[in-house]
Amino acid sequence: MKPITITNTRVIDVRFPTSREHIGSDAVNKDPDYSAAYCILETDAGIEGHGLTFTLGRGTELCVSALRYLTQFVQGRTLESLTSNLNAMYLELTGDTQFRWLGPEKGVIHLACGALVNAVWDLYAKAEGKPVWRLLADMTPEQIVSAIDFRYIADALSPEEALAILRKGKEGQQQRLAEIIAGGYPAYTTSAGWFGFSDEKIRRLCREGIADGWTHFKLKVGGVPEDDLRRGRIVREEIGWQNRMMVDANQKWGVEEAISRTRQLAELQPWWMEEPTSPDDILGHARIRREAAPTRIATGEHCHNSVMFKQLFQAGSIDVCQIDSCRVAGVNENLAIILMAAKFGIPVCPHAGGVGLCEYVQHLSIFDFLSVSGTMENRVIEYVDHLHEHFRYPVKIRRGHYLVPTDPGYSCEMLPESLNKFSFPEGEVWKEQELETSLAQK
Ligand SMILES: C[C@H](O)[C@@H](O)[C@@H](O)[C@H](O)C(=O)O
Ligand SMILES: [Mg+2]
Repeated sequence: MKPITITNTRVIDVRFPTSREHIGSDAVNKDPDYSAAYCILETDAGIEGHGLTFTLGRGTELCVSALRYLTQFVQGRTLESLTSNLNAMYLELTGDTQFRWLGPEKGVIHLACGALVNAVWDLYAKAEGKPVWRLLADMTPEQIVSAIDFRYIADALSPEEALAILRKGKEGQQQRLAEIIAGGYPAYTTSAGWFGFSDEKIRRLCREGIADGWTHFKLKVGGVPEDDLRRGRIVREEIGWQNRMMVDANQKWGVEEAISRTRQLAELQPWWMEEPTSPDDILGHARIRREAAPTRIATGEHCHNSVMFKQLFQAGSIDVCQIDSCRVAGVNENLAIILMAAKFGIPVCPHAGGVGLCEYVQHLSIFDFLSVSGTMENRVIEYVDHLHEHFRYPVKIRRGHYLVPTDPGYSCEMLPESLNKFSFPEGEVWKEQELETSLAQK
């Protein structure tokens, strides 16, 4: 077969004005405009690799700039030269001797790296004619392990241990595949519980969620204590006690306040408390977990690399591991985190929503089920009911479950008309906004 060469790369700043309706709002991020630094890898083979990293509006230009810089590492390369040694690709992208000073492996440059690594996986899967979950599930344990950078995590998970987990994961894979194709992967909804929503709206959306078959609901907390409790009681009134409710404070509190507030919220019997404090506070999370027990503690959407996850596991800081498809450097690093979670016996319940995150993470959870943990028990993928219409292969949800995607690739390809309309600042939507603002000022 003729090698596939990446002939051109394009990077786009794309932003959706979600803050206008408080969609995505929480106690800390009050006005998110769901956005992405988006890249397209054009090839000479009639297929393209698409990848994005999720941002909240302002600052996306920084990610775009970092992503533009990183694309030089793939420009002109054959796909084979990247996929024949996936860890080498990861090391090259994260190891630029000057650029890495801005991280290393964290922040803007790591977000950008996530977009690019994911674009390569999208292209790889399309070239193989498989969805990413299938590409991963069909790989040998040795191939998966060879995609992982073990430098900083081998003290917690050695390549040999990872191999043993993956070899075991091959047992019964066909049966699990049939199970997941028939029933899908369980999900939870955050769409009813955004911070900026009124009590009436929360009530109505919970009711609608129940009618649509949802059994797990997440509520944003971190406001005035009485407000959190009142809103939580509304959710309980609507969903009952047989369904599950989670609460998310989005890093609002210091450790001691997090302990007392988590204890107060215990009357709602949350299935987990998410991001109670700074995402970097590994020992703080461990203390909250101990002192606010039995409420389970979840974090990960802001956990910036596999080393942080390693320490969260080692310190016994979390009950739920919330991987994010592009906060860390894409598929490669998430493979490491999923395998570490399996070793430490912590369920992976991915962070999703935003723009494109649901499309992405479904592949990782399906892989986790098929090849690593082998179970869907106590595991749910987040779902947020927004912006899917902009994707060529949007997620499919049935009665609170993700249906297994079948199209080749990583499901994150946005439609060209959406990219045009929402590109920032020149897209139609932002031009209109500019006009409205200038008229209002006159
Ligand atoms: C600003 C974003 O919408 C966050 O609130 C969101 O990612 C959230 O933490 C979540 O868990 O979905
Ligand atoms: Mg969250």
